[in-house]
Amino acid sequence: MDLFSTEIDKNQNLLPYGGTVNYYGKLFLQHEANLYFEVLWETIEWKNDEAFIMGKHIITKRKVAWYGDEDYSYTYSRASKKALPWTAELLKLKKIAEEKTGTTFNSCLLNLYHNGNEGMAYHSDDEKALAKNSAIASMSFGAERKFLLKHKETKETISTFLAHGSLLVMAGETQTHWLHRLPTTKKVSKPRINLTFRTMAV
Ligand SMILES: O=C(O)CCC(=O)C(=O)O
Ligand SMILES: [Fe+2]
Repeated sequence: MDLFSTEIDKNQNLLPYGGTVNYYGKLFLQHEANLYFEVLWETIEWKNDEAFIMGKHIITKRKVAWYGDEDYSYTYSRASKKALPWTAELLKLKKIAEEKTGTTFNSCLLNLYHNGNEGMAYHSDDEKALAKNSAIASMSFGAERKFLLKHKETKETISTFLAHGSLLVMAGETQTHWLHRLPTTKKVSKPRINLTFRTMAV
């Protein structure tokens, strides 16, 4: 190991215990990543997300979309959604995520954050509909944003940045023991698109 190297080690676990998170860094050249951002921005059926939180109907500023192998329905916070059929670009990106991780995915949840005013609060992706302990591959395009993980018991926090065209993978027991969030920030004025490839239990 070269201690002085600033290269990203995708085999390094960012978590000290209770799960596995690997950051693969940038998978694409700048112009390729720019192109994916543009195509996703234009072709995805973006919709404002709805949820019921403490009995209140909430419509988020962040936009979302859900794609998959079948029209899985997915319910959280009492709002249910149906998966749309894959687009050509999503299939390409899914294949890349599968090759990198050595696993397969059957759906993808996409998020569009218009700027740093939009984020996502602490949660874990441990819905019953997801295959237990299946890996989640998170691809990012656009503005670089900070990503935080917090252990449910010890409250230990791990922080990293998700670059344009990068891949982060959460695997093993990560969703059981850790929460994650995308904090809002005044420093970011540009949009970011995030894709999380998942495995629904079928
Ligand atoms: O935007 C991100 O990086 C996080 C998205 C996320 O956690 C989710 O969709 O469950
Ligand atoms: Fe998540």
